[in-house]
Amino acid sequence: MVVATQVPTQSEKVKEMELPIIDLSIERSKVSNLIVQACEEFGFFKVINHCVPEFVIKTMEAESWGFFSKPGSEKQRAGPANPCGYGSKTIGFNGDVGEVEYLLLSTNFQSISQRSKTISNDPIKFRCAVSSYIEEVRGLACEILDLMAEGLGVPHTTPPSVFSSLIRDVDNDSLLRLNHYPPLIKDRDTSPSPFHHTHAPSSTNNLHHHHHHHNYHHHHNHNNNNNNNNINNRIGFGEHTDPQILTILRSNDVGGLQISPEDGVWVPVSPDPNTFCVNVGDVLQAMTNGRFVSVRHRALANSNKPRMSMAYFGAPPLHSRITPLPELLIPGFRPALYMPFTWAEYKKAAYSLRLSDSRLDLFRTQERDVETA
Ligand SMILES: O=C(O)CCC(=O)C(=O)O
Ligand SMILES: [Fe+2]
Repeated sequence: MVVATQVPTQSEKVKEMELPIIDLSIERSKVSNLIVQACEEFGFFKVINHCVPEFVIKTMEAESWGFFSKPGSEKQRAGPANPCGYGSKTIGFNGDVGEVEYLLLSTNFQSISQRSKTISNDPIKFRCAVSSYIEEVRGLACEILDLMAEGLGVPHTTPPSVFSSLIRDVDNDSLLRLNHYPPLIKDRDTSPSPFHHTHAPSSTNNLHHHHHHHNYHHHHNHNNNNNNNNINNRIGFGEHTDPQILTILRSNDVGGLQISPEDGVWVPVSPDPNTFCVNVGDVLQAMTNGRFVSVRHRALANSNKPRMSMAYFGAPPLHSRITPLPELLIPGFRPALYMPFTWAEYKKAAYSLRLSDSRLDLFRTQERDVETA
């Protein structure tokens, strides 16, 4: 097994920059233009004056903390993540690791009901918190997708748009991911190796971990090859793009998220529990024929405080055929950059690759966009 890079490399540059902040309460045509602009430039923006009630967010957050503060052995009852369920340190099936533990949940009601039993001592309470949160963030995602369609002038610009109907579909494959990045600083004095004892104290009696400890030691020299391997600077969630249509991310007041608008450049995103971060996923990049960008991002576990993020990933039904929208193509000038694929095919490809691999490249046509070639 190959282990993912654990530390940012020294050639990286950190660029301080504020992401666009979009006020959803201003005039609709203005909002839609601002959103389109943000998606073309960054693929990432923040929204304020969204209609998600604070108590829905707070209730979800409380349930999430409730779960992550359980002892490791209890959390394991909700694992392993295959891909849904509880996972710790390992992400996906191909050797990616990070200083994170997470719960990946399907947004399907039946599945939430089932899983809640292994997650919470009060499964009904957990299930209700998750269902309400999902309903709200899905509503927000649909609203934003409809605004995008309006701004782009694609068909069905009156809601539901081509984009939002995919995640409104009863068979949508959307997910909710709860990420917890435990504070690392606590362990500093007692830890001779940066890959030792880095668990939250609650998860040390975890069989699953011992296996991976072995791998850490085995690859220790590869990973610990410079003094950048600093406890304040570890990878929580390695760089990747989100494969779905749209992601709605909310975090507590602890930073760590960074986006990479260009190779080797990382822009820290300031944390704000009252805003949502919205980012374009690979499917939306394909549907807009590359006009919107699915930007690479990662999370660093760089704090002495725990970071918690909650990400809703709006995804189409498995059988949906994804193709660049004909309205966004101009023969000879803006040819289709991506081959048609089903969401099931795309997921399969994504699961077979490493987190940092560019999955969308697998579906590129030979064509080049004249404007960007
Ligand atoms: O925790 C974060 O801010 C990033 C998480 C993320 O990118 C993801 O779950 O896909
Ligand atoms: Fe992500």
